[in-house]
Amino acid sequence: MSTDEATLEPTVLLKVTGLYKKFCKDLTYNMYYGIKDLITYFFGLKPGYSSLRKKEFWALNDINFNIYEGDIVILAGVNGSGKTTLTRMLAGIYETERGTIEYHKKIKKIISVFAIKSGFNSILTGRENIYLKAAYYGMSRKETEANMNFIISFSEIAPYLDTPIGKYSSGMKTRLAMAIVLSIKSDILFIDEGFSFSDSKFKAKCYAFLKEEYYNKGKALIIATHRFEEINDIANRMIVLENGNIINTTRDVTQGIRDYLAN
Ligand SMILES: Nc1ncnc2c1ncn2[C@@H]1O[C@H](COP(=O)(O)OP(=O)(O)OP(=O)(O)O)[C@@H](O)[C@H]1O
Repeated sequence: MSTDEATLEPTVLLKVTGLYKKFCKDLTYNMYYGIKDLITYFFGLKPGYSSLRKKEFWALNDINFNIYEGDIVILAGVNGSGKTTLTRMLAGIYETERGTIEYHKKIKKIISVFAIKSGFNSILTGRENIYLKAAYYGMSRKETEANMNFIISFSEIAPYLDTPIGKYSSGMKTRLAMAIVLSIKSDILFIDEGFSFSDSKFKAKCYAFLKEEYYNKGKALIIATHRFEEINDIANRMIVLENGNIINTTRDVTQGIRDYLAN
């Protein structure tokens, strides 16, 4: 391969190697293992993560994949297949016990969105909630103020900005929440079953923005969803999970969705 060809390789933003996560199905056993593991840590040892104990199961079982610049990934799988667990591990919410998750050094900000409309306080106004929600995503007051015009104009809720959010319709809350998320310049954005759009014009605006921000600018967006028709137009990759295993990964998203729905 010539040097020119080599430079055409897209940069790996995220490399996942041999990732496992186990959970326990039984609360009593779970508490017992928790105490046992704590004692093990106390004596400076690490609990063994390579085998399953009674009532445990692999929620993620030897997961390996790369995320490249410009990837817009649908993370698919039936209920309980491991999408949320994987998203939480990638976002650093769950500790990595076995396997590695490596981010490229240019990755400075990662945002993970779980239940996009949660976290609003219904007695506070839209404007106050912008500060609240932005703080949840790690934004300072100054950064939020710098993004305020964008949030107001993107969400198109200016006339209601000083109205308590409890008076907003569900769609208005989605608009505001989405505008806050989109105002934050992250290098990788994870969305777990985030939103359902009732307004197709606003949906098209959001997807156009996501494509511009994450595909055209060489960042990455990973969306765990069951609503393929919503994201199909902008996604360029699909990863399918089943019982904690990756059973398909493809760049032919249309065919990937067809195969997924047929099986
Ligand atoms: N904290 C936990 N303790 C025990 N088991 C858990 C825990 N979190 C998830 N699980 C189990 O791990 C498996 C994977 O769950 P996960 O939430 O990742 O699935 P999912 O693909 O996101 O499902 P859905 O489409 O319903 O959101 C399921 O069997 C679930 O019951």
